[in-house]
Amino acid sequence: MKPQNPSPAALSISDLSYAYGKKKALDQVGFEVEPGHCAILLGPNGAGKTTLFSLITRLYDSREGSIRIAGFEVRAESTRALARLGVVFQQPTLDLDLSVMQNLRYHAALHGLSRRHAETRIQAELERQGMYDRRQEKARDLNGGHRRRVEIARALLHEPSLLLLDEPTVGLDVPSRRAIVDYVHELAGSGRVAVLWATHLIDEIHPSDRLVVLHQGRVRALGTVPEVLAATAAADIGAAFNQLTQGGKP
Ligand SMILES: Nc1ncnc2c1ncn2[C@@H]1O[C@H](COP(=O)(O)OP(=O)(O)OP(=O)(O)O)[C@@H](O)[C@H]1O
Repeated sequence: MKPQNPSPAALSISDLSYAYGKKKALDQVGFEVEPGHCAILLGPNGAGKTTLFSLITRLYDSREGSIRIAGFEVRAESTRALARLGVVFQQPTLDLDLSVMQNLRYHAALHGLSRRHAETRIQAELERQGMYDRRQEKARDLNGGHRRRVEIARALLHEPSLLLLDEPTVGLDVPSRRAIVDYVHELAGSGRVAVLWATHLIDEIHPSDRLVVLHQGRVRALGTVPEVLAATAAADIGAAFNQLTQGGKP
């Protein structure tokens, strides 16, 4: 028997298309991210990853297809859908002249958290990443990896169902990259939040991840790492990625 109220997918996308003028950037894209899963949106430059994120976050609008966050349709129920979403954009968005605390308080206020609740949430999220002792420092004085940690903490303050990260390790050194990759996987593994992580770097994939391979605006493969390997008969994920992203539109 089916459960009465199965929890909705953290993210559900169907038949989504988008074009810049005549240039089709997304073509009938569809996939789901279940609660507690970490999905890697893997695609080379120009695959459509940033366009997809812009549609999920409502920076862009498409009349073709549907996007649901925690069951809420982003066009029809945008306030409720966006309230369930946390985002780390590719370009850093901290105010460098404000302290870590001021950056986080401002964001918490935008999400309607009371001052007391905000302080509790800020402390919890900064402590998890070893950043609470740095809370009075200006964002400008933090290195790139630590700024990213603050952005991740900020994206989680309102306890979203879905965390989007658009190539969050670009420009970071190897230890900072590793810390962020491991932390975000730990977050998804703990069941606190579902993750959609856009990257073109295959070494950011963990064996337990779900893959969405995007190339030239179309989903070329979907599934767990073993499923994508089986579908492509490739020896490893690098070979599978090369096979799926070479050549033009089928
Ligand atoms: N503002 C725009 N006007 C016209 N074409 C665009 C625009 N933005 C993106 N494109 C095109 O749409 C396609 C998808 O681009 P998008 O930036 O979404 O890809 P991406 O996977 O995020 O790439 P990258 O990894 O380089 O950021 C590309 O062919 C790109 O050239």
